[in-house]
Amino acid sequence: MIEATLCFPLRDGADTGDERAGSRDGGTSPTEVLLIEKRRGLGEGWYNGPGGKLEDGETPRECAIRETREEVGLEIQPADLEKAGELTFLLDGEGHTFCHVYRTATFEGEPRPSPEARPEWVPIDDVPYDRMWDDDRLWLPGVLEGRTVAGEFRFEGGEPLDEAAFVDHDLEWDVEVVRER
Ligand SMILES: COc1nc(N)nc2c1ncn2[C@H]1C[C@H](O)[C@@H](COP(=O)(O)OP(=O)(O)OP(=O)(O)O)O1
Repeated sequence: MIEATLCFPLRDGADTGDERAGSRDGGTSPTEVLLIEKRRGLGEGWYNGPGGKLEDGETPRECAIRETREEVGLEIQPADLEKAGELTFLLDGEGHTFCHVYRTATFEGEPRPSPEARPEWVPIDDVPYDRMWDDDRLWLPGVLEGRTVAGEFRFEGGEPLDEAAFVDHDLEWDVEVVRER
Protein backbone atom coordinates (compact mmCIF):
# COMPACT_ATOMS: atom_id res chain seq x y z
CA MET A 1 0.00 0.00 0.00
CA ILE A 2 1.25 3.49 -0.80
CA GLU A 3 2.02 5.60 2.27
CA ALA A 4 1.43 9.31 1.79
CA THR A 5 0.82 12.56 3.64
CA LEU A 6 -1.34 15.65 3.49
CA CYS A 7 -0.59 18.90 5.30
CA PHE A 8 -3.01 21.77 5.91
CA PRO A 9 -1.35 25.09 6.87
CA LEU A 10 -3.78 27.41 8.65
CA ARG A 11 -3.78 31.14 9.30
CA ASP A 12 -5.93 33.94 10.56
CA GLY A 13 -6.89 35.71 7.34
CA ALA A 14 -6.94 39.06 9.17
CA ASP A 15 -3.25 38.60 9.88
CA THR A 16 -1.90 38.20 6.36
CA GLY A 17 1.18 40.42 6.79
CA ASP A 18 2.69 38.09 9.36
CA GLU A 19 4.83 35.23 8.08
CA ARG A 20 3.93 33.19 11.14
CA ALA A 21 0.28 34.07 10.94
CA GLY A 22 -2.41 32.29 12.88
CA SER A 23 -2.16 30.29 16.07
CA ARG A 24 -4.57 28.02 17.90
CA ASP A 25 -2.48 28.42 21.06
CA GLY A 26 -2.57 32.19 20.79
CA GLY A 27 -6.33 32.21 21.08
CA THR A 28 -6.89 33.19 17.45
CA SER A 29 -9.00 30.75 15.46
CA PRO A 30 -7.59 30.24 11.98
CA THR A 31 -9.96 31.39 9.26
CA GLU A 32 -8.06 30.26 6.15
CA VAL A 33 -6.42 27.07 4.94
CA LEU A 34 -3.68 26.79 2.32
CA LEU A 35 -4.77 24.49 -0.47
CA ILE A 36 -2.96 23.62 -3.66
CA GLU A 37 -4.33 23.19 -7.13
CA LYS A 38 -2.47 20.05 -8.17
CA ARG A 39 -0.64 20.56 -11.46
CA ARG A 40 0.39 16.97 -12.19
CA GLY A 41 0.05 13.36 -11.11
CA LEU A 42 -2.72 11.84 -9.01
CA GLY A 43 -5.59 14.30 -8.54
CA GLU A 44 -4.29 16.70 -11.22
CA GLY A 45 -6.51 19.76 -11.52
CA TRP A 46 -8.14 19.21 -8.12
CA TYR A 47 -7.60 21.11 -4.89
CA ASN A 48 -5.92 19.31 -2.00
CA GLY A 49 -3.45 19.99 0.78
CA PRO A 50 0.27 19.91 0.04
CA GLY A 51 1.59 16.37 0.39
CA GLY A 52 2.76 13.27 -1.38
CA LYS A 53 4.30 9.85 -1.05
CA LEU A 54 6.88 8.88 1.57
CA GLU A 55 10.42 8.39 0.32
CA ASP A 56 12.63 5.52 1.53
CA GLY A 57 13.63 5.92 5.18
CA GLU A 58 11.42 8.94 5.69
CA THR A 59 8.92 9.32 8.54
CA PRO A 60 5.43 10.63 7.75
CA ARG A 61 6.21 13.87 9.60
CA GLU A 62 9.43 14.34 7.57
CA CYS A 63 7.48 13.64 4.38
CA ALA A 64 4.78 16.22 5.18
CA ILE A 65 7.45 18.84 5.91
CA ARG A 66 9.45 18.03 2.75
CA GLU A 67 6.41 17.96 0.47
CA THR A 68 5.10 21.25 1.86
CA ARG A 69 8.52 22.84 1.31
CA GLU A 70 8.86 21.43 -2.22
CA GLU A 71 5.31 22.18 -3.35
CA VAL A 72 4.64 25.61 -1.82
CA GLY A 73 7.88 26.78 -0.17
CA LEU A 74 6.73 26.91 3.47
CA GLU A 75 9.11 25.81 6.25
CA ILE A 76 7.58 23.88 9.15
CA GLN A 77 9.32 22.67 12.30
CA PRO A 78 8.49 19.06 13.22
CA ALA A 79 7.06 20.02 16.63
CA ASP A 80 4.67 22.47 14.97
CA LEU A 81 2.92 19.79 12.90
CA GLU A 82 -0.20 18.43 14.57
CA LYS A 83 -1.33 14.97 13.52
CA ALA A 84 -4.98 15.27 12.60
CA GLY A 85 -5.92 12.02 10.94
CA GLU A 86 -5.22 8.69 9.33
CA LEU A 87 -7.10 7.80 6.16
CA THR A 88 -7.13 4.48 4.35
CA PHE A 89 -8.19 4.47 0.71
CA LEU A 90 -9.26 1.11 -0.72
CA LEU A 91 -9.57 0.43 -4.42
CA ASP A 92 -11.66 -2.60 -5.47
CA GLY A 93 -11.36 -4.06 -1.98
CA GLU A 94 -7.57 -3.75 -1.76
CA GLY A 95 -5.61 -1.27 0.30
CA HIS A 96 -4.36 1.43 -2.08
CA THR A 97 -3.09 4.39 0.00
CA PHE A 98 -2.63 5.06 3.70
CA CYS A 99 -2.55 8.80 4.25
CA HIS A 100 -1.29 10.69 7.34
CA VAL A 101 -3.04 14.05 7.73
CA TYR A 102 -1.43 17.00 9.52
CA ARG A 103 -2.31 20.61 10.20
CA THR A 104 -0.20 23.52 11.42
CA ALA A 105 -0.76 27.14 12.28
CA THR A 106 2.96 27.82 12.66
CA PHE A 107 5.26 28.02 9.66
CA GLU A 108 7.70 30.35 7.96
CA GLY A 109 7.64 31.81 4.49
CA GLU A 110 5.10 32.86 1.92
CA PRO A 111 3.48 30.28 -0.36
CA ARG A 112 4.88 30.21 -3.88
CA PRO A 113 3.91 28.07 -6.84
CA SER A 114 5.96 25.09 -8.03
CA PRO A 115 5.75 22.73 -11.01
CA GLU A 116 3.55 20.46 -8.84
CA ALA A 117 1.23 22.93 -7.20
CA ARG A 118 -0.43 26.34 -7.29
CA PRO A 119 -1.08 27.44 -3.69
CA GLU A 120 -4.15 29.42 -2.65
CA TRP A 121 -5.40 30.57 0.75
CA VAL A 122 -9.12 29.84 0.97
CA PRO A 123 -11.62 30.67 3.73
CA ILE A 124 -12.26 27.65 5.95
CA ASP A 125 -16.00 28.19 5.48
CA ASP A 126 -15.67 28.31 1.68
CA VAL A 127 -13.48 25.29 0.81
CA PRO A 128 -14.10 24.27 -2.86
CA TYR A 129 -15.25 20.70 -2.15
CA ASP A 130 -16.76 20.46 -5.65
CA ARG A 131 -13.17 20.61 -7.00
CA MET A 132 -11.67 18.09 -4.56
CA TRP A 133 -11.61 14.34 -3.99
CA ASP A 134 -15.14 13.10 -3.15
CA ASP A 135 -14.04 11.91 0.29
CA ASP A 136 -12.70 15.31 1.38
CA ARG A 137 -16.07 16.86 2.21
CA LEU A 138 -16.57 14.08 4.77
CA TRP A 139 -13.42 14.54 6.85
CA LEU A 140 -11.74 17.85 6.02
CA PRO A 141 -14.32 20.13 7.74
CA GLY A 142 -13.72 18.37 11.08
CA VAL A 143 -9.94 18.46 10.62
CA LEU A 144 -10.13 22.22 9.96
CA GLU A 145 -12.16 22.57 13.19
CA GLY A 146 -9.31 20.95 15.12
CA ARG A 147 -10.70 17.43 15.45
CA THR A 148 -8.90 14.14 14.79
CA VAL A 149 -10.24 11.49 12.45
CA ALA A 150 -9.67 7.92 11.33
CA GLY A 151 -11.39 6.99 8.10
CA GLU A 152 -11.69 4.25 5.54
CA PHE A 153 -12.89 5.17 2.06
CA ARG A 154 -13.78 2.63 -0.59
CA PHE A 155 -13.43 3.26 -4.31
CA GLU A 156 -14.28 0.95 -7.22
CA GLY A 157 -13.46 0.87 -10.91
CA GLY A 158 -9.77 0.15 -11.21
CA GLU A 159 -6.71 2.34 -11.58
CA PRO A 160 -6.10 5.19 -11.58
CA LEU A 161 -7.65 6.00 -8.21
CA ASP A 162 -8.70 9.47 -9.33
CA GLU A 163 -10.91 7.96 -12.05
CA ALA A 164 -12.51 5.34 -9.78
CA ALA A 165 -15.94 5.83 -8.18
CA PHE A 166 -16.25 6.66 -4.49
CA VAL A 167 -18.57 4.03 -3.02
CA ASP A 168 -18.76 4.25 0.78
CA HIS A 169 -16.84 4.95 3.94
CA ASP A 170 -16.48 4.57 7.70
CA LEU A 171 -15.37 7.44 9.92
CA GLU A 172 -14.39 7.71 13.55
CA TRP A 173 -13.90 11.12 15.17
CA ASP A 174 -11.77 12.40 18.06
CA VAL A 175 -9.48 9.41 17.90
CA GLU A 176 -5.91 9.08 19.06
CA VAL A 177 -3.85 9.13 15.87
CA VAL A 178 -0.93 6.89 16.55
CA ARG A 179 0.87 5.66 13.45
CA GLU A 180 3.97 7.84 13.97
CA ARG A 181 7.53 6.63 13.61
C1 LIG B 1 -8.65 8.96 -2.47
O1 LIG B 1 -8.81 10.19 -1.84
C2 LIG B 1 -7.84 11.06 -1.62
N1 LIG B 1 -8.21 12.20 -1.05
C3 LIG B 1 -7.32 13.16 -0.79
N2 LIG B 1 -7.72 14.32 -0.22
N3 LIG B 1 -5.99 13.05 -1.06
C4 LIG B 1 -5.61 11.89 -1.61
C5 LIG B 1 -6.48 10.87 -1.92
N4 LIG B 1 -5.75 9.86 -2.47
C6 LIG B 1 -4.46 10.26 -2.49
N5 LIG B 1 -4.40 11.50 -1.96
C7 LIG B 1 -3.23 12.36 -1.78
C8 LIG B 1 -2.09 11.71 -1.11
C9 LIG B 1 -0.94 12.54 -1.63
O2 LIG B 1 -0.77 13.71 -0.85
C10 LIG B 1 -1.40 12.95 -3.01
C11 LIG B 1 -0.82 12.12 -4.11
O3 LIG B 1 0.52 12.33 -4.12
P1 LIG B 1 1.39 12.05 -5.42
O4 LIG B 1 1.05 10.73 -6.00
O5 LIG B 1 1.32 13.24 -6.29
O6 LIG B 1 2.78 11.94 -4.69
P2 LIG B 1 4.11 12.74 -4.91
O7 LIG B 1 5.12 12.04 -4.06
O8 LIG B 1 3.92 14.20 -4.63
O9 LIG B 1 4.30 12.57 -6.44
P3 LIG B 1 5.52 12.23 -7.38
O10 LIG B 1 5.59 10.73 -7.42
O11 LIG B 1 5.11 12.83 -8.70
O12 LIG B 1 6.74 12.87 -6.79
O13 LIG B 1 -2.80 12.77 -3.05
